[in-house]
Amino acid sequence: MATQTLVAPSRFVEFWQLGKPRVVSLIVFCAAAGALLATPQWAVASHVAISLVGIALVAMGAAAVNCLVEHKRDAVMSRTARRGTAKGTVLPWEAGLYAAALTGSGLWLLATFANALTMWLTLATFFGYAVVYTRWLKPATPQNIVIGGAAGAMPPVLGWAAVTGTVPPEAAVLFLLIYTWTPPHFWALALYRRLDYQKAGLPMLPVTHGPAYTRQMILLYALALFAVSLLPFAIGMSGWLYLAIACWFNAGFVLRSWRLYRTHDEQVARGLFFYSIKYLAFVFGGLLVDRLAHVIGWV
Ligand code: HEM
Ligand SMILES: CC(C)=CCC/C(C)=C/CC/C(C)=C/COP(=O)(O)OP(=O)(O)O
Repeated sequence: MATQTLVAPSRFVEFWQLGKPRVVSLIVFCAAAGALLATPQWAVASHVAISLVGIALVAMGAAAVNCLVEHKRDAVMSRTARRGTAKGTVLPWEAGLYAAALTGSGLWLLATFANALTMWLTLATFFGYAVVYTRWLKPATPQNIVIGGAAGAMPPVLGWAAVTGTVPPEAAVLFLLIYTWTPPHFWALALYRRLDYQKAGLPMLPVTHGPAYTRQMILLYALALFAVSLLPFAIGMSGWLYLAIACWFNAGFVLRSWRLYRTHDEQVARGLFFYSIKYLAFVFGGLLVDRLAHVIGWV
């Protein structure tokens, strides 16, 4: 048996994991992109940094509430069974207190150092994910992540609002990018974790409509995502450098979705899930590199 399965994680690690730090790190990166794209020049670094800390704390608080609400379902699924809340090593009141402390301090930072609009939008995002998605939509409908994806798509809007106090159409385009990306991101994982979701009684698309229909939907969303990813260039938010990066990663996304559509293979689904994470990081990174190239007068 591998050594790591014998060693119990420390309490610190258990609490840290409840905040889903890897997911939140990409959320914060997308929020940073929103903040840095919000003004023609880079915004003041300390202001951006403190706003991002606020957003990160609330996102981790929302994730901890998700683990608390779902501790029974998490205990049934192999992917989530090791969470402290699922094993019972983190008690419900401890998780609740931890989530309240993270969320409260994050909202306080945003209200004090960013602005009221950002604080309220972040609170609405928290509510959208921790309550509307987790408590109501997830156990109720296979469209759970299509509707609930609106919460996950908010980070660039929050970053933008933190810097300017407004939410212009450019921020809405960044929202749309993550919103269209979320279904193929999640359904790819749900395809190779289908039995887990079935066991937990969750109506995810591969469980309710089967893998073939899910693969078809993934391909359609991948094509829609390609179109949406061209919007930043089309509305003059970015230049050719972004366009080239976006086209490259979208080609990869559509190609992998096509391969998945043609072959029912769990390894291909797994590959697409991990590619989706790389895709989002590089497309948002592409927007930043493109802006940097303009700011320093390189293009
Ligand atoms: C409602 C929307 C979303 C759903 C249902 C969803 C679902 C999932 C699930 C089930 C996992 C596996 C987590 C694990 O194994 O611990 C995952 C992983 C991940 N998600 Fe999402 N996701 C959503 C939105 C997002 C957003 C908005 C981002 C970032 C902007 C994101 C970034 C990631 C990353 C980086 C991982 C990999 C985590 C790791 O390596 O441990 N997701 N997602
Ligand atoms: C305030 C703010 C910016 C909040 C962001 C909201 C947020 C944390 C979105 C991430 C979405 C996410 C972790 C989905 C995981 O799906 P799941 O919860 O169904 O996955 P699980 O089965 O692993 O619990």
